[in-house]
Amino acid sequence: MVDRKSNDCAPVLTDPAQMNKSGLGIHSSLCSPQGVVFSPGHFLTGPRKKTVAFDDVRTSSWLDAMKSSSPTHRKLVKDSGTELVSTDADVAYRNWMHKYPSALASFEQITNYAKGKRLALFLDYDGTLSPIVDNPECAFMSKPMRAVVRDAAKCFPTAIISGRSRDKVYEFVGLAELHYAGSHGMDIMGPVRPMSNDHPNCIRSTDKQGNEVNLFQPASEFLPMIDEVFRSLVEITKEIEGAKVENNKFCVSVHYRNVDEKLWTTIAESVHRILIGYPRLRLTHGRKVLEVRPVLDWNKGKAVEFLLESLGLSDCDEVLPIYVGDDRTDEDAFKVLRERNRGYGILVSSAPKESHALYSLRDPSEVMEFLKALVDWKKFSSL
Ligand SMILES: O=P(O)(O)OC[C@H]1O[C@H](O[C@H]2O[C@H](CO)[C@@H](O)[C@H](O)[C@H]2O)[C@H](O)[C@@H](O)[C@@H]1O
Repeated sequence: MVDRKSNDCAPVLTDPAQMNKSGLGIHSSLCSPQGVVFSPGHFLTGPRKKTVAFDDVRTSSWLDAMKSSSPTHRKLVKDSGTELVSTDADVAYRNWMHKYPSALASFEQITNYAKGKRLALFLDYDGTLSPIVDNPECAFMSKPMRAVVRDAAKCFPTAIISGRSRDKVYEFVGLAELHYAGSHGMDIMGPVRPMSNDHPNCIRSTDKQGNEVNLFQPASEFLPMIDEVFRSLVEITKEIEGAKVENNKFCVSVHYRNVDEKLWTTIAESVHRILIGYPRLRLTHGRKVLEVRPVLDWNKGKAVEFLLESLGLSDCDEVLPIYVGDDRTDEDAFKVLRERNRGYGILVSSAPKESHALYSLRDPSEVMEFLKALVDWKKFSSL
């Protein structure tokens, strides 16, 4: 499972103790920017697995990625207390929707194709089922959203695939009817089923209700390393006001949403400084977040394939997987569905962006509307 191209001489670490139970290291003190100098020749993996040099941190590419890491909200023009939406942004969004049509407007087309097939639903959490908020600890799902997700899970096999730790996302969603994959798919709890030999890290376990389940944790050997890196990242960013470090079990998030933009270089340099010592870890960009994760040939796309197999739905033309997500990490899942020509990726975005998805939804409220429509369609079509 481990990408053998990576450097295997990482230190062996021993203390898996967690820094705090919530998984968040939160800092609020003032920052003193550090003039960190990196030695040339070190490389890390950046967005979309592009390899970038450390020098880039101090030049433009890292900062550009950080600045563009969350959809630019449509420009609002204030006019005597009334908010007018900028026309340019609207036109750009409408043009973009020719390429990524609304899944609501295309609902009939989607359900026509779904007729006679078994639908399987894969849902991202942050930005898809819950709106993006400043404090990651407060990304609650609304009651109506929970109700519709529960209804959807009664009609279709449904799984949540999140960058959060599996426990955290379960705590937010709180529905036993679903399957959960945390840490960007590196921690999957699925139904008991004999799996192919490609999954040596798949073991039998029990869920919170005491039911027997399959537990797949392909990055388990990285746990002590991730814990150590989490502690180092908390320490190195503790002077940066607004920075938050979140322990997502098999990966770590360094949030900069609440950090003054002038200090983003400091954040990037601090993270790089720590990662120099961990060649088996890589970095990707999320929505105002730097994500540290193992160099492993595993992602949300592979998690979708794994879950389809666990659900007994792989290699079957009569199955239509639908994946709804808003983040760069969801692109791996969109890509799997698009390349295999076997399902629909739906990108949640209120701003134009390139994607491997086929359809779009503007925000979590449209996701709720779409899920509701699917439930109604299912109920009506089985009458
Ligand atoms: O795969 P996801 O379920 O979308 O998780 C991706 C990351 O989501 C969370 O961060 C994002 O949402 C926060 C709450 O709205 C927001 O404050 C933050 O800026 C976003 O990046 C989560 O905290 C991360 O750990 C996940 O990796």
